Amino acid sequence: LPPGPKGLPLVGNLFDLLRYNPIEYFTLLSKEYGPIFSIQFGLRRVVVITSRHWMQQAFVRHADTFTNRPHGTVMHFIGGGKGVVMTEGQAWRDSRRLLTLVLKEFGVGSSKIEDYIGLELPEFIETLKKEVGKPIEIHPDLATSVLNIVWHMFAGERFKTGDPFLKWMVTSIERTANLINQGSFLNFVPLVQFIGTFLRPRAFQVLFSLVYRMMYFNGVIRQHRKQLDDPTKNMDLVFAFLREQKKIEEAHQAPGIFTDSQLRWLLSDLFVAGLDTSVSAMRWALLFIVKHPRVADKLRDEILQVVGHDRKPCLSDRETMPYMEAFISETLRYSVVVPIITHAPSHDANLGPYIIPAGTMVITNLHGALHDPNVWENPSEFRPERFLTPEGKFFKDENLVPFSIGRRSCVGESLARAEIFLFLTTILHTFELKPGVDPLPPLSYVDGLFLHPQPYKIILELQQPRHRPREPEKA
Ligand code: HEM
Repeated sequence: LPPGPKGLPLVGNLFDLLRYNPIEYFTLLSKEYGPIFSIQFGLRRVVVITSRHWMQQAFVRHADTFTNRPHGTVMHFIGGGKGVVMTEGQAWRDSRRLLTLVLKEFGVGSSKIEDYIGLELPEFIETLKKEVGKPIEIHPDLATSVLNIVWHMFAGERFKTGDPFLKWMVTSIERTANLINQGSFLNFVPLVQFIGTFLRPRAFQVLFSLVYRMMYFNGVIRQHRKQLDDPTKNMDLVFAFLREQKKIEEAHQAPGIFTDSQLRWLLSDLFVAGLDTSVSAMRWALLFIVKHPRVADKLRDEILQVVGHDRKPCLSDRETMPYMEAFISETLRYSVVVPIITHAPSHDANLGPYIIPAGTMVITNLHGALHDPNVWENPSEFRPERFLTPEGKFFKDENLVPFSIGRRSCVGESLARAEIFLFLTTILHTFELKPGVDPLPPLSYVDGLFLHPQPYKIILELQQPRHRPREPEKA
């Protein structure tokens, strides 16, 4: 195993996790022991990775081995190893294949996805226009629109702006994300997980929302089952799943993943993973914009130059907007919406000079990797220019891995990138953003499964038509 700190007999370094924030703790240890180290937490030996190099070794070079998830963690305990995020083996492969197929059907990864995002953007912008001049928290409206995009693909439904069920659901998902931490003490003490997770203040609402969400998914599945043979119904994930289930039943085969319980967990995973991540990234982006007026000016000038006033931004503008691309990359690097991920090798694996036994919990400290001063100059400075060449061209830095890499990397990356680009450019094309509170909160995160910015308010003013910034004169 890689070297690491020697803890106390029996408990190892477990109790350090009660004193320190896991992200900061792992980052500190990686400074002493390097980008791969091992550590004992109670009965569990854990390997912690903090670099693109070791992620590449594990998740790409040994892609077949490092695709499992560790058992006995809070996430595993809550989801029971169902859905897609925490499944393994054939069940994971089948769920991921179905999901990838449906996303492809909806044009994710091609310009067709613009049509689905475009269905939500006008209503979102009109809602914001009603709030012009007032200090607002933008994220409830943002969450409705972002959820509608994925929900259209997965369940064929959309929510109305201000829908009280959706508002409640969005808040409780955010609370769930704040309550779970993939590197925290509770992941290493399975017996106290229940008490620690569910008997905390506010946890009751989280549990209640999970049960309520499952009941709602039951209703969605029932409704789809009734309409399964209706040729006028558009394809969505639930229909694709139920049709496959029906085929298997008719052939008297074993159901495999095609059970209602698996479908409920799959929908639950997608509801959470498809919503809070992209919304959080955009909340960070808008905070950076109001905090850095110089960056905001550059973004606005670029949008004006490329899009002008006579049309709306579109996905193909990405190629001619290097500053916006650099800004989004820096937002994803700085915010690291998913800060810690966990894998486990399915069998004993050679990793460089080390042997990692099957089932070992392998934690990737993505936050540490994306803030590593050996890779990123002044990592705590927000500077989109780090992704631009001296000629002002955008370049992809292979060390930027906020969606992870390898077979288990984020299945929604392409969708999230398209959403972030279109929402941000359209917001900036329509409005000027000003701080809605004085002072704005610091750029520190609210800890949890996903990192959120501190709550803040902004004031939107309609953009006044301006002349295009002058093109640089040709020689
Ligand atoms: C800014 C937005 C997002 C970020 C930063 C992000 C990041 C990540 C990361 C780091 C992982 C873990 C990969 C690993 O374990 O190696 C992941 C997994 C996943 N993400 Fe995302 N994600 C985002 C948006 C989305 C969206 C919009 C969807 C919806 C389609 C989505 C669905 C998933 C799923 C289903 C998994 C589990 C994949 C598996 O276990 O095979 N994500 N994401």
